[in-house]
Amino acid sequence: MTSTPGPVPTIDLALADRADSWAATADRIDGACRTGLFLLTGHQIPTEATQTVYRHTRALFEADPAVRRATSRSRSFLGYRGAPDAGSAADHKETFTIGRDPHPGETAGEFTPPNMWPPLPEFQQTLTAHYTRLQAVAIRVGDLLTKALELPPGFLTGRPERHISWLTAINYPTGAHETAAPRTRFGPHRDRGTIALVSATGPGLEVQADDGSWRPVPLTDGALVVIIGSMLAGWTGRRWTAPRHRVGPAAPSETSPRQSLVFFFNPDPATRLEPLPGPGRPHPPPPFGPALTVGDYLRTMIDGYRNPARP
Ligand SMILES: O=C(O)CCC(=O)C(=O)O
Ligand SMILES: [Fe+2]
Repeated sequence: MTSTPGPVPTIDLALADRADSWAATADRIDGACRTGLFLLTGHQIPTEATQTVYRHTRALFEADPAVRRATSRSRSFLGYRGAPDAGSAADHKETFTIGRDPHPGETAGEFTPPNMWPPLPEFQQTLTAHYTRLQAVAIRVGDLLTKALELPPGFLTGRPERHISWLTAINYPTGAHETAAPRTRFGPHRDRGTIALVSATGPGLEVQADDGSWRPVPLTDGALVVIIGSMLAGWTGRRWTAPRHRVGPAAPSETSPRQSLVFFFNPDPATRLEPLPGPGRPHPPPPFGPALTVGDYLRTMIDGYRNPARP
């Protein structure tokens, strides 16, 4: 179930948890998640920290191809994936993805393959630090969403040390790949996971309204965009929505590449996607239910990255 989005709602994380205003906040969060996308302020990630990450990812995207090949994700879904050849109909973007390392005593599993780091100064420390910052924000958002659904603490987020999240840096090149006709930079899709936290260096992100039109998501200073994914939407019995979104064509005035950082947050793979407890809740459609785990879902997602088909 979707409803036509009005202006994109904003949730202030610094104020969200206040007991005196919680009832109103829970309603706002629920309303925002029903359309599936909101801006998050008050997350306390300094703008300079994010800018530093962009400087390092820019260095990777501009590095000698041999540097990028060293982290090519042909062996894994982590690392670098290049833009398609000019003329291809696929999205003209390149990506670099990291995940978390296995904890001491935890065997490196299918969801925690080794990260691949380019030989660039301070790249690994910078990206790892940002992963840690975004993870902390994602856990707080996950806790808020759990509370807004009146679920027991941890129901949606599970054991924090077992979360499986990925941080993807995206570069949307300009110039060489531009053809006469402006083209969508990232085609229409729904995110498949739980929630994504997005920041970007420039405009372009758009969300689809019920009438099929595309609405720009405002780039408000320092705000993160929170996008609900299909896993969470299905788990809530579609009370919440995974919105279709895309990155539209670059404006002629945009002469430098657009970069974004997307943190895909997912709970413990052992978590069962069972119906949410409580009276009067919409029942999740099949295949959700005790037989489906977050891990099963992530496996399908990873196959989808290897072999993309847009929902
Ligand atoms: O680059 C962006 O702003 C959005 C990226 C996105 O939607 C995604 O990675 O799923
Ligand atoms: Fe997306």
